[in-house]
Amino acid sequence: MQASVSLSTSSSSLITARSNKAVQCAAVTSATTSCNLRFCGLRIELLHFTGEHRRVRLPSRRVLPPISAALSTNGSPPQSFDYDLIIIGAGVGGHGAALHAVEKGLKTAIIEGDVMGGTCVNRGCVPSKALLAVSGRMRELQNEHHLKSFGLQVAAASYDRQGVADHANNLASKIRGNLTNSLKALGVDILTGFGSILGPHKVKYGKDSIVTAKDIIIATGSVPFVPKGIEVDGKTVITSDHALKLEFVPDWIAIVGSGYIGLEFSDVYTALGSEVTFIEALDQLMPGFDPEISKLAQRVLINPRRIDYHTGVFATKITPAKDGKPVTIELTDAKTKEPKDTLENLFESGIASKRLSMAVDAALIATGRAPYTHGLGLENINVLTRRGFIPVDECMRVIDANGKMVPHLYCIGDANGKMMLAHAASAQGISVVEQVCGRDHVLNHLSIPAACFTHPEISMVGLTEPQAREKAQEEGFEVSVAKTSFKANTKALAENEGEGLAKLIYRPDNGEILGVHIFGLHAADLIHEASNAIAMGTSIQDIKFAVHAHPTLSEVLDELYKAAKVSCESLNCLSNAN
Ligand SMILES: Cc1cc2nc3c(=O)[nH]c(=O)nc-3n(C[C@H](O)[C@H](O)[C@H](O)COP(=O)(O)OP(=O)(O)OC[C@H]3O[C@@H](n4cnc5c(N)ncnc54)[C@H](O)[C@@H]3O)c2cc1C
Ligand SMILES: NC(=O)c1ccc[n+]([C@@H]2O[C@H](COP(=O)([O-])OP(=O)(O)OC[C@H]3O[C@@H](n4cnc5c(N)ncnc54)[C@H](O)[C@@H]3O)[C@@H](O)[C@H]2O)c1
Repeated sequence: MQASVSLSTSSSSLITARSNKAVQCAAVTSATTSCNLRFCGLRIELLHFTGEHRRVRLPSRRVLPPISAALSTNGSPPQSFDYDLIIIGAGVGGHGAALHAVEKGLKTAIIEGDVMGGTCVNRGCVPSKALLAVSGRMRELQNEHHLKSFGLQVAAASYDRQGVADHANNLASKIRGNLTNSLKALGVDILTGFGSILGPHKVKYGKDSIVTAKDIIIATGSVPFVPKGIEVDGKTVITSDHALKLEFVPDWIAIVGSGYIGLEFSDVYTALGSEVTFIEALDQLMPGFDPEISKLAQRVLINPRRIDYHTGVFATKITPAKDGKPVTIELTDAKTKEPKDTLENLFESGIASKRLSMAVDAALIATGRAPYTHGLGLENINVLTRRGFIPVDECMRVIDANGKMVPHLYCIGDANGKMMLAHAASAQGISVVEQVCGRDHVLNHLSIPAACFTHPEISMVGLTEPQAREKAQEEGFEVSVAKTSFKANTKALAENEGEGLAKLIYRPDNGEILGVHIFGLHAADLIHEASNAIAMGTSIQDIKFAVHAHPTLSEVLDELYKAAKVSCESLNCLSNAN
């Protein structure tokens, strides 16, 4: 459903306002033309005809003639390039961009300096979800009470550490192979070596190979961020890169940071028998999530498990275990910046008396990720990073030190820091290819879902309640919240998994969905109905008539939409209000 108003402002431009959030502009060949404008809450499409205007649908790469730039940046005559598109970095972002580029008929190369697949495939999503698949089963098999409620009896569950590690490693190899083969099969040239930008359109890779392309995408990702003072030895003080190999399962592990990585690993380690101590700089655990969801998650994922925690403290110094001495962790009060104590002393002094005789066997540093943008030759194109991240605009176009857009250069994924998620990187890549092909496209980051794959899972899309209330205050509208419990859902109860909550944050005046947060069984799969609704600009009064199969977990969302009270019942009041 789209209310679309078009008006011609002059012979050279056409403005279209529509209800759809994913704004798509027409092709614009001028590098300096703005791709999207938003003002007065309207989504505005600007079809700007500066000189040559084309809606590019390139032929398949077999029949492509040499590519020529519309105008080179120094005004010199058009030149030809080796490729239409070069992508630096073959992680999920680069892969997503490359697949879409070949589909669009672009002659494409991808440069990879390490292993194909990047973080997600080799050191992130893929192996971590393999470990979490194991932890989910272990948890279930160890839960006598849960099994008994089904009338099941299972002998004590145990695991083979190497077998678990192999499962994660084998899965990563398999997905890496699939990813590489998919690129090869579609005709993407894989160039091996570290890539750096020599100047506009020009990239060096490996020792001294040089290639040129009309457009370049930087997709170089990120690496674990380790705060100053923390010494990582890869054995007893580790990052997720090491932890995913599961070389040992410590009796007691301190996890520094209670974000996604910390939380997922706490699920894995406690299922495999470790005790966990969280060290979190902010005042509450899981500070990135909606506070109500964090609270419930703490009640279910933290309190009943062998986990304790210290919040409001930084781990400022961590020394690996050595010569029979345990790992020591120095804590600093996050507010006063005063040294607080060492974890060891806390236990010796009896503050954490239950641990008096225990030593920390290991520490996992899960304090965020740092962009991997070093050595990219950004100085050759006058680009300065911000805390290592490459500055980009809404369309992922790189911004130089003077605040100007660098023509034909884009940055996607973790390296731009907009949203450090695999599917966000890939979606940004697809969005950039759309632009390169002349269809201007803006990705609505508020419609991108996220999930934490604990047992049960946490998922979310859009704003948290505090963020929504802040926005409402600034923009002068009301916010309402609707909630449903998994306890009322037949499928969840059949699975004996009634512990769960879904929360909808919305505008009661027009039915706009501002955010949805779910804690419960298969929350990661359930969120997509909400994220698609946000992406499509679907209002609550629209979606509440959608029919859900019974009995399914998705009825939790059905209930949620039906519980919302929207004053405007007409289906198009969302587009009218916007
Ligand atoms: C433990 C863990 C679990 C995660 N789980 C999830 C999850 O469940 N879901 C999710 O959505 N996200 C998850 N993430 C985040 C996700 O992995 C990242 O957001 C995603 O990998 C980013 O993709 P990218 O393409 O931007 O970068 P990367 O995947 O980091 O890929 C960048 C690639 O570029 C290469 N490269 C870098 N510099 C150069 C250069 N100069 N020349 C050539 N090549 C270069 C690198 O070698 C790498 O292969 C997880 C991350 C971690 C660490
Ligand atoms: N399921 C998923 O989608 C998934 C899984 C893992 C990782 N990731 C991605 O990887 C990225 C990194 O994850 P992460 O968990 O490392 O980062 P995060 O930003 O999610 O959490 C880091 C936590 O560490 C705390 N912290 C920072 N420095 C500290 C210090 N010195 N002492 C104590 N606490 C400190 C922060 O307050 C924060 O709570 C995230 O951006 C996430 O998007 C996603």
